[in-house]
Amino acid sequence: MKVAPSQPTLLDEVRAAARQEQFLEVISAESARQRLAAHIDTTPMSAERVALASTLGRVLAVDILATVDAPPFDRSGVDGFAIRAADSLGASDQKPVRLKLNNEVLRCGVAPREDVAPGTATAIATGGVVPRGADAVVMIEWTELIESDDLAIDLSRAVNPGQFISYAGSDIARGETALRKGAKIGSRELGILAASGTAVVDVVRRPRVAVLSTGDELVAPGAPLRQGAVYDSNGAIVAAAVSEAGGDPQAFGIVGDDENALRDVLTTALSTCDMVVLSGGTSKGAGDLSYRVASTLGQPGVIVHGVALKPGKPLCIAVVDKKPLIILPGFPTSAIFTFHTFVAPIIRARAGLPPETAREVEATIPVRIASEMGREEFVMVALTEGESGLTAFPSNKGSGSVTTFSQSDGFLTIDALSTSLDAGARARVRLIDPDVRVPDLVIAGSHCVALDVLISALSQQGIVARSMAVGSQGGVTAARRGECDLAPIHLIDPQSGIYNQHLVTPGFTLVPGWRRMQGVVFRKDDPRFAGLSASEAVAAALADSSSVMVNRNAGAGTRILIDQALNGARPRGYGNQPKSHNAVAAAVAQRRADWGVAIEPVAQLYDLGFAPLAPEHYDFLLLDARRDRFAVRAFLKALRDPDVIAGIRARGMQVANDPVVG
Ligand SMILES: Nc1nc2c(c(=O)[nH]1)N[C@H]1C(S)=C(S)[C@@H](COP(=O)(O)OP(=O)(O)OC[C@H]3O[C@@H](n4cnc5c(N)ncnc54)[C@H](O)[C@@H]3O)O[C@H]1N2
Ligand code: MOO
Repeated sequence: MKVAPSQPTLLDEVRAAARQEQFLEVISAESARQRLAAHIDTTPMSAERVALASTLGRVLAVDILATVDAPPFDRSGVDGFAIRAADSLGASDQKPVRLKLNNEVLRCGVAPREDVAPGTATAIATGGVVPRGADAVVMIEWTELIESDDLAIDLSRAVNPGQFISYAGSDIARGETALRKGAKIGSRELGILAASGTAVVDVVRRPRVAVLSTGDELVAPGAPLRQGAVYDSNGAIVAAAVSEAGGDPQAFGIVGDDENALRDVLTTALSTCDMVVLSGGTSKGAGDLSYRVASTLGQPGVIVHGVALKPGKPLCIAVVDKKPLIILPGFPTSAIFTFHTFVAPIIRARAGLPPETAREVEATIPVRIASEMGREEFVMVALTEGESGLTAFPSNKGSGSVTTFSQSDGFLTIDALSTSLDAGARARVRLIDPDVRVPDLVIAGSHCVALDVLISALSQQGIVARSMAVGSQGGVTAARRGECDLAPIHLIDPQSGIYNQHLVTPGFTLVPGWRRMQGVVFRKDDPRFAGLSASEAVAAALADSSSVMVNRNAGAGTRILIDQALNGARPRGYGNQPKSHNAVAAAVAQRRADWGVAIEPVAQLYDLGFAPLAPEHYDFLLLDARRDRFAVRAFLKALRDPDVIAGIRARGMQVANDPVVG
């Protein structure tokens, strides 16, 4: 008889959900690498034979010896006549030499029949086979055709032997090593292989790498996102990174938090692939699911669980019969970082590629960066170039961020024993892409959707602008330190009620941007607020003890507005202080709050009701010293461009001369 499993109690669930640190032991990244290397094979995979056209990006498994010469024969480099150089001796415009033409024309692909005897010449095309007897070719421009009974030419230049002849094997000689084992085949290498007559090539088999993501909350891109769910981004980024490292990714999709299902998938993955990479559930107290399953699949099992790295601490490495099974942390930045640190080097080695060459630059750190003691910390940074060299702005949005990696140029390292890196310190930045292009224009301050219209307009002119969302106050600081060209800000002077003017100091100009209408946001179907003005809506909220607000962070212009409207009141939810208009709108739309203050375009994006309060001025603080830079000039010009203005309006902003409500 089957016994029905008993339902877990709330206490069971809380116990399971509570994360408990269950790491084997937290070891250094270097020790983790050494342990892994001791258990697996890091030599290149065996060879496989592939048709030439399919070899792009592959790695040669053998040296390629040329089996034919290139060119395969002595070849003419010009259209003209094959001659004996000795016959041209003394030829000039005044005293041309007459040569009788032989009875053939050597177009490309035609095998010569006649010798070039002294005093004769044979017509030859570029690429034609130089005939027996000839030792030079003269250009047609140096000759004149003499059309008598016997065809002849008058040659007006003397040439040396070898003139315009490419000798057989001068490009590739038969027997020579045309390409070496380990070479990555690009278009140029493909050309060499084709020229040496190679139709099939022995290349290193790409290691098959199973990629899967774990978590009940994951949804494949394209499917609707239910409440509490997130899209599986690790699956896509890890699979692509496997390809970039020379591997052959095998997508195993998403597996829920189900031990049996995960064991089945991992067993299949291990039997069909050379390596398995999954993400998520490494530090889950809810049972340490992936870790526990990984330790039951074979020998030696889990060899590393926990590394003294940030991001990346929960990394788990198992080995089953020499095949690595790597569990990356679920957080996207942690996942991709640990992938590049631990997994990519193995894939490259097995794919026959050399270790990646690291490029580093030195840069100044503009702000103090705090670091956790005991973990070697990698800080993602975006580079900008100023008067005093490169500056590296921390671009970290936390390990949970998906965008951090793509919006960064590189990373710097803070060693495990340091607790911070001070503002003004110099640091070595390891570049993610060695061909990184430092932006032409640096914008640091508050971000706005309409700013993208300007950045796109510049990008169409080939100007790379980088906008760093450091908040209005962060923008003012960056501008004063000369770390950006422009700082978009919207800060109200509480005394005068005027926006931004109070921040203009000598050496700076305020460039007018646009206005964003701020107002009270609420769900459209909420009868408590529908149809009310902003002040009526705030009064209604204060009068209703069941309503919950969502506030804004101290220092935000919107917060000043909220505090003015509340006039000292502290309604429920006042302590919830997210940092963006979007977070306020999401809280209201998802019913975690009933009202808050946000800008109108954002209210529209979340389909919320909106009662206008006051326009917020979004202007640009410009460093006068940078005004004449071409990118700054292009920015100022774009700001006046009618198409750009139309685009800014289309994003719900009001530009100068627009009627302003409220
Ligand atoms: N009390 C503690 N909490 C946490 C600790 C800790 O030591 N004590 N470690 C933190 C660190 S550090 C990291 S990193 C994360 C790692 O957590 P897991 O590896 O167990 O990953 P999950 O819990 O499954 O997911 C974390 C996070 O990432 C999202 N996720 C997961 N998979 C994907 C995917 N394929 N695509 C996109 N996003 C994904 C998931 O929804 C969660 O939001 O734990 C900290 N907590
Ligand atoms: O290691 Mo976690 O990866 O710090 O975010």
